Amino acid sequence: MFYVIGLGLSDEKDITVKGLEAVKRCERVYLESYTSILMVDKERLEAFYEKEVIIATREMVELEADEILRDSDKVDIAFLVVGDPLGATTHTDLLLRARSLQIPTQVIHNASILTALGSTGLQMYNFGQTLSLVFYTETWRPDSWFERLEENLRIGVHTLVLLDIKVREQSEENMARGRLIYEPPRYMNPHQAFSQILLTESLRHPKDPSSSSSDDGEPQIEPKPSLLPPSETLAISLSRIGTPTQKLISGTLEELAQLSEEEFGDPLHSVVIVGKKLHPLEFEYAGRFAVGGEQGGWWKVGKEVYGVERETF
Ligand SMILES: C[S@@+](CC[C@H](N)C(=O)[O-])C[C@H]1O[C@@H](n2cnc3c(N)ncnc32)[C@H](O)[C@@H]1O
Repeated sequence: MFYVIGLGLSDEKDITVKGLEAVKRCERVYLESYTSILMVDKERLEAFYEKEVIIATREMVELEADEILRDSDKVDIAFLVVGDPLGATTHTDLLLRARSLQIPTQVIHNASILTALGSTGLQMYNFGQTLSLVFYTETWRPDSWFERLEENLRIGVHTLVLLDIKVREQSEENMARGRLIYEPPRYMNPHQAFSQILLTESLRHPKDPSSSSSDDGEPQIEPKPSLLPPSETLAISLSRIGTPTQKLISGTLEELAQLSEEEFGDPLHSVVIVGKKLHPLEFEYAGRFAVGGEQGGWWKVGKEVYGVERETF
């Protein structure tokens, strides 16, 4: 049997009983190591499972899938994935490949960032399309996510933004010289995410429209108003959700963009942009972790721009 097993979000003990029983039976155990991370290292997992754990890099999964699947028609093999194995991560290709080889497969689910985002107090069924934000560079700023964010904002739903993870990255020089030397892993911090979001918003909706106007006598097209004005848009940062150091911070985009990397702390992080269909219960719950407390922009903008009244208990 080829098992694809979710590990949950925090440490070695978040695996389900069913998942652990399967791992104990397995001859080889792979840990997918490039789409998410646990808060503990491989040695902690090995001690808990009493088994060797083989790190599966992206190259291994993409180029050596047959080696991962080897013999799984005769013995049990496990492929471990942080979070839920089919949540915001696509390992369906591996499952399809196994099935094409007549290998029996079983998926054992677990908690995912897609469900744990309920800890914001926002209702899962009020979310729209999920987005991924990649690290911008001086010359590469892919921003097609902005249109999907605007689609969500237009219909008033919330948006989960997943933040880039870079592991086994090579510097340009090492790549050019063919040296297999990798840079330390990088995980995007909400500080960088908010500044990238504000940068793209300001490029798409310049404050001074004359800066983008032409003087060729052509009639000017009135620029569309921004759906994401930083001082009037609510957002939430989600750090290390499901772990003992979990931290959430809510506020306006402008307020959150002013916080330092250290305020958010260690990875992993995600960000939520709050849609206008904000329910009073959602407003009240997420306000518990508002930057600036009762005087923070969360409450003012919620009331004046989102038109939500506070829920009293
Ligand atoms: C590609 S998704 C993988 C999701 C995983 N399979 C799951 O089901 O949770 C990885 C991204 O989810 C977000 N993420 C995962 N775990 C998180 C956590 N505990 N707290 C905050 N964000 C998290 C981060 O933005 C990270 O870059």
